[in-house]
Amino acid sequence: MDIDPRQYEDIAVNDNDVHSIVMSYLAHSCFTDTLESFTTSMGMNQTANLEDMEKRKRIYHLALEGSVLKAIEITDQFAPDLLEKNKDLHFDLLSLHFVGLVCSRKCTEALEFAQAKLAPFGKVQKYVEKLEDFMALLAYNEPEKSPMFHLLSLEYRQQVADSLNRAILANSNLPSYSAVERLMQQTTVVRQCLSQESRRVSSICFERLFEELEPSASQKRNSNEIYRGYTVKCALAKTRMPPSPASDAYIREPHKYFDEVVITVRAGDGGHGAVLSMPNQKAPSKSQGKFDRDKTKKKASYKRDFDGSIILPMGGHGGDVVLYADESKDSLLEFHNKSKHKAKRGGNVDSMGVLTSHMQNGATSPTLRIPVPLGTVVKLKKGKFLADLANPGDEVLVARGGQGGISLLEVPEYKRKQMTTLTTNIMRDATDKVLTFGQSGEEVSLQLILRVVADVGLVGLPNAGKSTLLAAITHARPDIADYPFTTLMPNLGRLDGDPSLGADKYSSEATLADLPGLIEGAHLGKGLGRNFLRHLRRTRLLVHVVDAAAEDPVGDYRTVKEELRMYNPEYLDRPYLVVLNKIDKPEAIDRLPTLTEEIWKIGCERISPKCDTSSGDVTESISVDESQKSDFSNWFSAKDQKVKELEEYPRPLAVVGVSVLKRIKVNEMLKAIRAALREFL
Ligand SMILES: Nc1nc2c(ncn2[C@@H]2O[C@H](COP(=O)(O)OP(=O)(O)OP(=O)(O)O)[C@@H](O)[C@H]2O)c(=O)[nH]1
Ligand SMILES: [Mg+2]
Repeated sequence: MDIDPRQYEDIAVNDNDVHSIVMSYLAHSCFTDTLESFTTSMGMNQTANLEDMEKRKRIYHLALEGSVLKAIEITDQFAPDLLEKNKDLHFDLLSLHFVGLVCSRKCTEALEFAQAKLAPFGKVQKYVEKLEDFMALLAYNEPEKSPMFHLLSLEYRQQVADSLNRAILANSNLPSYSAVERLMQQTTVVRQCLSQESRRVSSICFERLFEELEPSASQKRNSNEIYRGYTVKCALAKTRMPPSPASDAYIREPHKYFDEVVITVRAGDGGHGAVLSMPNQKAPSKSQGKFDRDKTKKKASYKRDFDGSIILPMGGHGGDVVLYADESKDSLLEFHNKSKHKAKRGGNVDSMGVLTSHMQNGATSPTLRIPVPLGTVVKLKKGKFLADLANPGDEVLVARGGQGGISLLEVPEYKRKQMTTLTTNIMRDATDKVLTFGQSGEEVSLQLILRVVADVGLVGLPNAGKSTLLAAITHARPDIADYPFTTLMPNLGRLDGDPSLGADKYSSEATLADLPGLIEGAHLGKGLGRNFLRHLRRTRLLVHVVDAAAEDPVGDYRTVKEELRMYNPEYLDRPYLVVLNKIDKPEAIDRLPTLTEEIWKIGCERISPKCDTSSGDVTESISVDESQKSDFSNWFSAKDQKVKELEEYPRPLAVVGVSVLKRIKVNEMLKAIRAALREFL
């Protein structure tokens, strides 16, 4: 949305501010000489540290020109700990060096470097996918022509060098973006807000821009010299700030959010104990009659421990938080709407301050039980794996409720000697303080990652007929349409057992997952990207669905296999079938025999079918981290480091021609699927 220029043409701009903006840009980009000439010619004071700027310039150029290790070395001298604290940047720099080695065709050296320096990053999930992309470069004779070519580009190197420059600036308490960049970023945000919320009022301040120009500028705020006139207010209609852009993204694009979320859970605090006094604490007066003294004694029928000490009431335990696998849930979307969950606190000891014989402990709060879909992997946000809730009824305690506080007894002076062992339920905290307050419940941030639980994964290009196939053989009713990417999230369907086999073999029932279509370059984020391929991890059998009436069915089949290999080469070792679909179309049925033969040729003999499935993350029930390790370690553990050609992976168990829409040969296809399930499930 364009704003009428008349709105801002009358706003006066101070020359000094313009000069400051230029200086900030020159200093940020390390144009030392120009900066010196500029300040001299403008008669301004030169405040930037030119020596530091020279060092930054050197580091930037070293990173850009490929001497990354040297850049790291100088950075470590200039800003010790910077890379230690900034792992992402450290990883990017090391990867840049790796890419340099690959480009110089020093593959062995690159591999050794990766093993020594990059492999340790493979323990953390966010680096795993990046590592896969970097490692995949080794598979190409001409990495410049590989789908990961962008990692070799000047733009990528520039991006990393820029990040390094920004990190060094931030480390020196200087703005990491120049004023011009900030101005442009803010203008972009303003424009976005205006176009999104054109009927609302946006009030967006540019003040911070000038705070960043000069660190001391904020001190001048009171004098109002610089700031006046720079608060841009865009008033259009009603007064309300626009919602954060991410707030409803999960509704607009659920497929990007349904399988991953970060939530915070807080267990309940413990209820408080009480400070109690004994009834009739005063020493019995001699004037008190015998009858009164007996009455006092009778009242004292308190609960006592085995050693005779009085058991004082305790505050109730705060509610724990438990996550459990619930079959009725199919996505994590609802957690994007409500990401904070809190259990109730324990009840306090209900007291009027005086100990009585019928006092109760505070009420214990119930455990907050949060249902999540089957197949949810639970991790601490910091990375530690907690549980894989893969089976119905699986659950994990993620936050413990606080212990209730104990009660204390105020003991009258004259009784203190008699009651040295007052109670047995006194607790002390770490500092040896006696607690009457309940302890706080634990609070944790959790990352939930859904990996659907399915035995069979349907893969193929968009429009191949995967959803139609699922609908044809299960009760699932996925959306089916004649345009690509109809399926955005996995659909699950249950394949019944085969009754004709008799009771003992009825076990061939299975869950099928229909995945979104894959396209060439999916691993680079094309189409729907490739993240959904994580949903194949638990499958034991893959079914490749190929449109046999397409222009190049064999090419399509290879494309899908390549993308699977890019994601995880182990997927190609898994047993699989190929379904040549749409044979009701004449162009498909005519070439069915040739197609079958050509597809059959792509692959080698499966050596030991059962052994194949037991490797890698098929058996992933233990932990995500382990499975991720197995993805990555594939690159290193194999004796033969050469990435295999598609022909070197096992060929399909069967290739069947079928029309799932017209139900031609569907039974033959089912037979093949069931036979494979019997063998591999
Ligand atoms: N002629 C014919 N058309 C079919 C057959 N199977 C599926 N189709 C059609 O192909 C189109 C795509 O089918 P889908 O099942 O949505 O394909 P998909 O592979 O799930 O596609 P995405 O969800 O986009 O990945 C639809 O118009 C179907 O009716 C078949 O056996 N024969
Ligand atoms: Mg579909």
